[in-house]
Amino acid sequence: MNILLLGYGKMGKIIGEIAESRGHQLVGKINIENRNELEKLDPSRVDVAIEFSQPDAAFDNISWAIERGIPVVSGTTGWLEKKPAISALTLEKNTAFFYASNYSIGVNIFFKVNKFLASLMKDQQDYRARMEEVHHTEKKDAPSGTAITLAEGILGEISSYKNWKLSDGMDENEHLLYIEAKRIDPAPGTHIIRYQSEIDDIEISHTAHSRKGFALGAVLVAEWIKDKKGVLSMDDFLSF
Ligand SMILES: NC(=O)C1=CN([C@@H]2O[C@H](COP(=O)(O)OP(=O)(O)OC[C@H]3O[C@@H](n4cnc5c(N)ncnc54)[C@H](OP(=O)(O)O)[C@@H]3O)[C@@H](O)[C@H]2O)C=CC1
Ligand SMILES: O=C(O)C1=N[C@H](C(=O)O)C[C@H](O)C1
Repeated sequence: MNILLLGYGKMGKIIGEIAESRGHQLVGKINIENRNELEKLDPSRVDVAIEFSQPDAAFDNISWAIERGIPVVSGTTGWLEKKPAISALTLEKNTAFFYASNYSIGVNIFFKVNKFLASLMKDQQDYRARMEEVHHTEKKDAPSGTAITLAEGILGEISSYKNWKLSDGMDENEHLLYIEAKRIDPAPGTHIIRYQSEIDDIEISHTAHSRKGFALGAVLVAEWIKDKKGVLSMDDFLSF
């Protein structure tokens, strides 16, 4: 399969290595400096674009590929207010767009555990939930996309929380689910959910030991999406 990497930073490089080790060819490794290489690229040579860039670049990168009928697997976080426009463009161009805030299989299991725990906690009014995420200091967005997905999972189960909010240290509103974002090198990504009461605490966590799980998941999805159409997510890809 011919893969175009849109974004060739920490994630793009590992994705490229894994893709090549699985027999795929990289037809472009695009970052800010060499973006003009896209003008010379023949879109018909690209089977799938894998996009891991940065929040303010994701929309243009994804649009560029979808406009040309290239299926896109995107993992960039912090740009999702523009996803409806990408979904509409995907359907108009009859191609495929796949988005996940986290491609690791372990995190996607954790998403399910999170929802199940939240469903058990929904009537337990003595407990307050809060979340902590820890990432490396180069991360541009906070909270992480994964933390937002986890928060949405909790909000979907526990109606007393009306929204999530990045912690400001005060965290006074009992109707808000607070997320504390810590930036400590070299953390690839840790997410902790705590339900705390006067009597006890319940805690679940996921800790990535490296970026390999995110990158492998993105390549597996790229292999799967190649001949598909429409706007797809991990719920379509995973069998659990
Ligand atoms: N969904 C998931 O599973 C995961 C998602 N992520 C997300 O992926 C994104 C990338 O993470 P990471 O690789 O660590 O970040 P890096 O900062 O290491 O890499 C980002 C890359 O994007 C490039 N870039 C910036 N602007 C453009 C542009 N206009 N066109 C093309 N490339 C561009 C940068 O180029 P230059 O070097 O020239 O600045 C850089 O090479 C983040 O949003 C992160 O949150 C990360 C891990 C897992
Ligand atoms: O920027 C990162 O590094 C990561 N970003 C994703 C996110 O925002 O959730 C996924 C992972 O946690 C690593």
